Amino acid sequence: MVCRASSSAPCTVTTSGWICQPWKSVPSYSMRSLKRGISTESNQAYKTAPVAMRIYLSGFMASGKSTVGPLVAERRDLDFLDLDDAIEDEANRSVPEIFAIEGELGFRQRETKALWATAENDDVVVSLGGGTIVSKENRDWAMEHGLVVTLQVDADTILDRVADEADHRPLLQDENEQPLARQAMRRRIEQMLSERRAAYEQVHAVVDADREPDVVASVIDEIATVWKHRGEVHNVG
Ligand SMILES: Nc1ncnc2c1ncn2[C@@H]1O[C@H](COP(=O)(O)OP(=O)(O)OP(=O)(O)O)[C@@H](O)[C@H]1O
Ligand SMILES: O=C(O)C1=C[C@@H](O)[C@@H](O)[C@H](O)C1
Ligand SMILES: [Mg+2]
Repeated sequence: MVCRASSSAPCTVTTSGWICQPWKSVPSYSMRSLKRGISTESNQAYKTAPVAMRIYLSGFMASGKSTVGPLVAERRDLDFLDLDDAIEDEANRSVPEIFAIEGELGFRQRETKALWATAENDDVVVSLGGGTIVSKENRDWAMEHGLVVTLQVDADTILDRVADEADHRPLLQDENEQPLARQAMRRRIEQMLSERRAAYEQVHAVVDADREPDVVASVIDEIATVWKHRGEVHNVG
């Protein structure tokens, strides 16, 4: 168990192996934006307002976001939304079709719009796409609107998990839209992981996701409880 928060940052490390981040990196106004229907800065309003619970699951392709998200939602009695599914529904096309027809840029624009739309629901677990929080703008937005947790897995685990599934992940395909061969796939995964690692780690918490989905969900549930409590303390203080 590692605590990566700087020594000056408040930090809670639980017994279940999650890594906490410097909570002070969340701007104080972020907590205000979590208040349902509150447009005033009155302290009294903060004390009585229900606290929103939006949980954003991030992490590399096949880290388990879509698998674990519904389990977290069930544990906390929250709605569930898969951002890739929402993008497909809105576009009426699959993710590979969007990449093929509109390019990655077109996909990223749709992704950002779909992310913003999640603010309409105060009580939701959102499984993000693997690249959603790579953009600093998306990452900052998500961190201001909810708890952002990265599911962390290594390249070997990713490789095993995507072995039969690369057909719906365009970034793991070759120029002919065929899944990369295993060695080329491994190189692509390692390269993308190294490019994205910093972004995946600059969130509220990073969880070891190379465990049973239900175990990963229970750790995230625990993090959400601590986070919610901190929000209340912050706002009544
Ligand atoms: N904790 C886990 N243990 C074992 N297998 C898992 C685990 N989590 C997910 N998987 C498997 O890995 C594959 C990818 O999982 P999933 O689709 O949930 O990943 P994802 O993070 O949503 O990926 P993407 O970013 O591409 O949407 C699936 O076959 C799923 O069953
Ligand atoms: O890692 C990524 O950039 C992606 C992951 C998937 O979830 C999809 O959002 C899409 O294939 C892009
Ligand atoms: Mg997914």
